[in-house]
Amino acid sequence: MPSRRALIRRPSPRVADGLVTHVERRTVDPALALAQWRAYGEALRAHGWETVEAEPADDCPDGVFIEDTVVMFRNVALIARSGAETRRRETAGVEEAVARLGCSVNWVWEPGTLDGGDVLKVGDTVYVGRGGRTNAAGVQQLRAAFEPLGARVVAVPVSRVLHLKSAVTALPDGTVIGYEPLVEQPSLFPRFLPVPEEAGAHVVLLGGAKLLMAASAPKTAELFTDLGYEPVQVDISEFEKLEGCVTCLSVRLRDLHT
Ligand SMILES: NC(=O)NCCC[C@H](N)C(=O)O
Repeated sequence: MPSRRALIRRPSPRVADGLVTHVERRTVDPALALAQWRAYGEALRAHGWETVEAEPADDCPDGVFIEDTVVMFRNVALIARSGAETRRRETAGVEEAVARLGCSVNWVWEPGTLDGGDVLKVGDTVYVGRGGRTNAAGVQQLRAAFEPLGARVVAVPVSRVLHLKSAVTALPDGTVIGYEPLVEQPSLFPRFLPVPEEAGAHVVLLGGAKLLMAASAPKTAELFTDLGYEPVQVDISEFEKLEGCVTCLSVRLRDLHT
């Protein structure tokens, strides 16, 4: 069976102080956040993913959103440099974790900024959101890191949401899904399917027809079921208050050649 690992990081006790940019701040319950994070990990494990915990970063309120710290393409890990200065310290334990898993490690350097949440891979196409967290130098550095490995990097403007993947992700057949009011140019994607809820735009592909998604998007779950998929729903309300979604709580590493 091909290896399927997911890197995760437990929420900081200071998770309630996480950044908010496009939403009103609401009170986050740290104990509930921890319980939801545990259930998220359980859901991954229940569907055949081995979870690997990166060193906790208790002094980083947003550390649980580990997706933003690193982008994987084949065996290469590109360590991000967040557009939010306060999040840059989160990368330390992640560098170590991916190196231990046998990845070769590259870095985004100043003046580049890039958040992993801005990177959506669909086969060998790597969409990158140019927005509040990822700048032009970050896009160039992503191209330089991954195009020699066979990636085709496509830059997409992002201004209505925090990250590209706050607006769009993709189904197993490569169809890009998104909540239309938040997607600037759906025509940039060869196949685009609108979903009826903002939180429905985020899926993690668990393998086969299984899609991990937020419990807060029941109409979209129905749509996916109707299309022959199997939604696996998790409650991530505390992370949603901080503009997080299902994708940002893990980094999936498939078939590493170790
Ligand atoms: N990839 C993601 O969607 N990350 C969510 C990050 C949320 C965090 N509060 C932030 O503003 O950076």
